[in-house]
Amino acid sequence: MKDPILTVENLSFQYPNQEEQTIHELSLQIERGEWIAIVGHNGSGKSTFAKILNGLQMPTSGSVFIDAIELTEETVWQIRKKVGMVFQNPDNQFVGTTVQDDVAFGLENLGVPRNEMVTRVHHAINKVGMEQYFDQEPHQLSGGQKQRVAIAGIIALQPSIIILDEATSMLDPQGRIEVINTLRSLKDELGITVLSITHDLEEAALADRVYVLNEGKVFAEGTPKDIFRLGQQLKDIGLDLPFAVKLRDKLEKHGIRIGDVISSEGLIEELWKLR
Ligand SMILES: Nc1ncnc2c1ncn2[C@@H]1O[C@H](COP(=O)(O)OP(=O)(O)OP(=O)(O)O)[C@@H](O)[C@H]1O
Repeated sequence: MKDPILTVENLSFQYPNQEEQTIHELSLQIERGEWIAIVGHNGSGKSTFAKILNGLQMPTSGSVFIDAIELTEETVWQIRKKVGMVFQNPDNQFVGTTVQDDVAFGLENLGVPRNEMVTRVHHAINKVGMEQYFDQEPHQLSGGQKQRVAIAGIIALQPSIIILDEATSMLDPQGRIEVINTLRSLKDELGITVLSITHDLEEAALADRVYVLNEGKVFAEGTPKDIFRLGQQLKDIGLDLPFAVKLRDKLEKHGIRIGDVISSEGLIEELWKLR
């Protein structure tokens, strides 16, 4: 059954100092509990779209509904409570002096009673696997751990949707894996809806569905497998295919057919079968 959490209808947006629209007639729909990746090369309008979803910019035309509430000047504060944002730079997101203070910060601002706040802070920190670091100071944490704390701060606020804007792009491979595994378990255990904005197709391969943006429009939409079948068309708009897909295509050119793999894990499995 359809249960849309985010509906975008014919959204257009133009910065006052730009001659062209940055977003043109964009429409999409995300169901509760889905993990969606939005991919596109630099300048395709991904960050602008994220800013609109959080009410930092208002649509020039068209509409955005989050949990059935339309984004307007009047509803912007209601909408912000429903949307949790994780940004690119882990160092710009820490506001507390310890992990627990940081996660509590947003709840304090909302005036959540102390008992409930303590419960929600513990629960959120456990959910991102940072319980051993409860009293740790931010500078003692790795980039991946900082992003997990940022995610805990958002879970504690119980939003309807978490939006990650290039949240793994400044992390080392270990940090990226940590953040992605955290998101996967939150989706599986709490049914959280995740919208991950990224230029990294390896990360998009893990999503349930992918929207490809190009020049502020939806260029393609589908499962990661559907999207990677576009091959050259993705390269033409500046996107790099995941390593597993590139190797699969090369093997196929040499007459070695393996299954429709899109991830490194899938590739390894298929290569084993060849032996
Ligand atoms: N504050 C702004 N004022 C005017 N133009 C802007 C502003 N922010 C972005 N733009 C323009 O909007 C277009 C899309 O930028 P946006 O940052 O949304 O794309 P992106 O896909 O997120 O790219 P990147 O990955 O480089 O951030 C670009 O042409 C950019 O120059």
